[in-house]
Order: sequence, then C-alpha cells, then structure tokens
Amino acid sequence: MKPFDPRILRVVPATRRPVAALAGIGVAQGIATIGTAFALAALVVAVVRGQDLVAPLAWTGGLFAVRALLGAVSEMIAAHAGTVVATRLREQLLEVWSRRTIDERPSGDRALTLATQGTGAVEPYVAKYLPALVSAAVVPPLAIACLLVVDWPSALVVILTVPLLPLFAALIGATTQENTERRWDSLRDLSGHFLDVMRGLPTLVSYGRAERQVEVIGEVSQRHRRATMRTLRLAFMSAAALELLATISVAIVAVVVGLRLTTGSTELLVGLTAILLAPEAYWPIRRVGTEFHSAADGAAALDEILADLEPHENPHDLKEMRPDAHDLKEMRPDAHDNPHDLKEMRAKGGAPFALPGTVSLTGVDYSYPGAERAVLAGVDLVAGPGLTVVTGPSGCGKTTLLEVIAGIRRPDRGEIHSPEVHLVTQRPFLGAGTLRANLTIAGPAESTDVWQALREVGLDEAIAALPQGIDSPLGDDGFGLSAGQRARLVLARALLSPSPVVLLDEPTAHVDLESAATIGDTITHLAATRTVIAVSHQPDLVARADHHVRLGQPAVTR
Ligand SMILES: Nc1ncnc2c1ncn2[C@@H]1O[C@H](COP(=O)(O)OP(=O)(O)OP(=O)(O)O)[C@@H](O)[C@H]1O
Repeated sequence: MKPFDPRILRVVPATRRPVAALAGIGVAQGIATIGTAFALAALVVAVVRGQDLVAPLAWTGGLFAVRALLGAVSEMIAAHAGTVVATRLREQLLEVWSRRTIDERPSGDRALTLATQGTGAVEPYVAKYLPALVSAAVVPPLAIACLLVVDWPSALVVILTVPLLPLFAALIGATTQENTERRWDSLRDLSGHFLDVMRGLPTLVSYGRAERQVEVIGEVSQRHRRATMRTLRLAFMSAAALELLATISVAIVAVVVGLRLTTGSTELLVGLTAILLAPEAYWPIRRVGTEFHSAADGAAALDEILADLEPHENPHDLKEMRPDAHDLKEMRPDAHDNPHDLKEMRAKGGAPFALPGTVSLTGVDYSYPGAERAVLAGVDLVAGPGLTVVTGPSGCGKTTLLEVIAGIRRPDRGEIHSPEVHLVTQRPFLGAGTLRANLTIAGPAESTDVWQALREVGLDEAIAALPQGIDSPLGDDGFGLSAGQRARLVLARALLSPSPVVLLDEPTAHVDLESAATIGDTITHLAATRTVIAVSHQPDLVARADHHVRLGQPAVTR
C-alpha cells in the first residue's frame, strides 16, 4: 500500500479541490499552533514577571480562536469531500462496468464490495489521511526551523528523534497492509456469501437447508470479526508506540531545557517556547499514523477501484468494440429500413454491411471463458425489419447469441453489425421504483405513449385500478407483479424504447395462454416497424415469424 496514490487526483478530478483546501487548512492550523506556542510562552513569562498581559492574552486568545475556526471549516469540508468522492467513484465504477462485456465485468461479490463498502472506505482516505499527509510534510520542518532560530540545542534533539517516527510508522504500515488485505478478502467473502444466500433463500427454504446457512454466515462473520480485531489491535498498538516515542522525545527536550534553566544558560522565554514548539514537530506525523489505520481499508479499496477506472486498463469498451452501434443512422441518413434492399442483399448471399435496423453476423464464434467447446461456431445471420424467431435445443446457445448481438459478449471471431438494441432477457431488470420509472428506463416518454404501450400489452386496466396508478411503487426485482405481468411490463418498456432492434429472450416463458396471445400480438406490432429477434419455442410465435432461424446442428440455417 503506497502512502499516497496520485492516480486518485487524476481519475477523480473532484478530489483535487477539497484535498487542496484541506491540506491548506492543515498547514494553516500548523502555523497557528506554532504561533500559539510563542504566544503562550510570552503569556506565562508575562505572568511570572508581572508584565502587561494584554498583548500576549490577545495573541493567545486570537490564535486559539483561529485554530477553532480552521478546525470547524476543515471538518465541514472533509465531510462534504468524503461524500462527493465516494459518490463520484460509485458513479464512475457503474459507468465503466456497464460499458464492459459480461465476461469483463467483476464478479457479483467483488462489484458489490467495491461499490458499497469500498467506495465508502475511500472517504477517510481522502478527507482525513491525504490532508494529514500534507500537514506532516509541511508543519514539522516549519516547527524545526522555528526551533533552530529560538533554541538550537532543542532543535538538535528534535532533528535526531523525529526520523524515528516515520521509520516506526513504515514498519507498522508493512504489517497493516497484510492485515488489511486479509480483512478485505474476508469482507468480500462475507458479502458474496450473503448475496448468494439471499438469492437462493426460497430454494434453500424449500429444501430445508436455510438453517445451515445461518451457521455458515456465522462462520464467515467470525472470520471477518477476527480479521477486524487483528487490524484494530494493530492500530491501537501502533498509535500507542508512536505516542510513546513522541512523548519521550518531547520529554528529552524538556529535561535538557530544564537543566539549562537551572544552570542559567538559557532564558525562561526561550526554554518555554522550545518546550511548547517541540510537540509541533511530532504531532502531524503521529496524526498520519492514526489516520493511516482508519484509511487503510480505503487505500486497499482505492487500489482496486482505480485499476478498474484507469482508462488504459479498460481497452474493451463496448462503444469501441461496436463503433457502428450508434453512428449507423448518421453515416447513412438516407438509407431507411428497406426490405427490398435486404432481399437483394440476401439474394447476393454475401456478408452484408448492415442497413439501419438490420443485424448481421458473419462467421461468429464464441466460447465462454475457460470452456473447451465453442457455444457459437461460424454463425452467419441476417435479420432485417420484421420478426425473426430463433429456436434450437436447450443449451445450444440461443441466449448467448442474443447477448453477442447486444454487444454484452465479445465474439472470439467474426463480424457483427447492428444498430443499438434493446435486449429483454429471461430475467429482465425491474428495479425498486415506480412503475413509470421502470417503464421509461430507456429514456423519458410522454404519458400518452406510456399508456398506449400499457394498453397494447393489456396492462392498462390493471395499472389504472391501482391506488397510485402508474406511480405505484414496485418492489425490488418486480416484487408485487405476477410473472405474466412482469413479462408484459418489460414488453411495454421495449415498445417505449427508441432502439431500432429489439431482442427478446423467451418472451412468453412462464405466462398463461391468454397472456402469451397478447404478447404475440404486441411482438407482431413491434415487428412492423422494427427488427425483432425473439428466442422462443412457442408455436404461435414461430408461426408469426417472418424468418425462422434454427440454431444447433447444423450451426445456423436461414
Ligand atoms: N456464464 C456461463 N459460463 C459458462 N458457460 C455458460 C454460461 N452461460 C451459459 N453457458 C453454457 O453455454 C451453453 C449455451 O447457453 P445458452 O444459455 O446460450 O443456451 P440456450 O440455447 O439459450 O439454452 P435454453 O434454451 O435452455 O435457455 C450452455 O451449454 C450453457 O451451459
């Protein structure tokens, strides 16, 4: 773990200003504290000698007030900066991950840990540790310089003892890194396991295995607790060690000053100022040690987060991979979807360069990472406006084919041309939010269009009858809707999306005959203006198809 990772300032520009402000305030606080040492010494000497107290009192009071003010401002900026940075990191992570193919995205547990606790742990790193680091680099040399001017023998003691603090801190830091990594791993295990259990809870309950999970989660939690306690123990011990070292060093300065005072070789004002100044050479370094422990998690998380965010480490941007996806219409504004062109193209039998709204695959191979056999091998496909239904035996790669067309999986070989697609998976995403928010996820839509889409899928009456209508809240994963209602809702969402190509994976799975007929009508309507590729075995949908693609053995036929 590096004491400072400059990548954060580059990758998250939002950190620059608050960190600079906090560092500036830290240095100002240091200077004010050094000033307080002088003022306090002058005040004590004035009291002892019965001199006028007004000036030293005013200086001391004023400097204490400035320090309090700086402290308050620094706390406010730190709290704000921490939240801003964590939020920006979270946004950037989600943005980068969503642009990657499925195979290049982090595993669920890693993504969860990084986007929640990981980004949260960066808060103290940015808001406390980095500013402390700047203070530690500026204030001690300043204090030592003042000491050299005021009382060089005391400065000599400080110069000889101060390097011991960073040395100790570095030794402790090496052990902390190992501990923090272990703790971080155990946290990821805990999150991942908990996520799996939550997902599989209905199955576990139905097989009577839920109780066992309580024990397993207990064991994983205990591992995390032990790792946390080890880290805390180390943090307290190292803080105590640094404290002891600094205290002994200041005590040496005080003893030497005391001896010189008794022999009369120094004045009270000089001695007192030296004793009050000496701690200022140590406390910023001690503070770095303390903040280092609370920021260690953040530094470890930051390392992983920045590796994901650095542009050069993300060469597989989906937009780069599919440059035609968004620009096709712009490139050929006059080439509207034209079935004749498509027929001609097909008649020529060549691998066509896609027309807008046309999906074309040429010699596409795809294997899952680590798999021995390719799921898709030499797949050629042209699908133009209308309904193309893909069938084939279970496991032959139909879902994979849709994901490759959608660009969320990168083919090992071959070419794909496709405009932007709207993919409806077998487990479509329905987030916690209102029905309206879930329907308009692809972009804003007029209320009349939303109701028209709902009417088309036969959900308008059911939704209008709800107390809050279209603004009714929906639970996570569509909680509160039946399987058939979910299937129709996501189809209404596809109707509202502006994408010229709609990919549907088993759109009639888990629905009754009546819903299947409504869904079939909607798909036919959708296919009148767009390219619809549906994976389905439903005879009614196959009968409605303009083109039927059989995937499997042989690879693909048209
Ligand atoms: N994430 C994955 N990692 C490794 N192999 C996978 C993964 N997902 C699917 N497969 C394998 O790839 C093959 C094709 O899967 P795919 O889901 O595309 O088939 P499918 O034709 O849609 O099946 P079904 O009709 O049963 O839904 C299967 O043998 C499956 O085991």
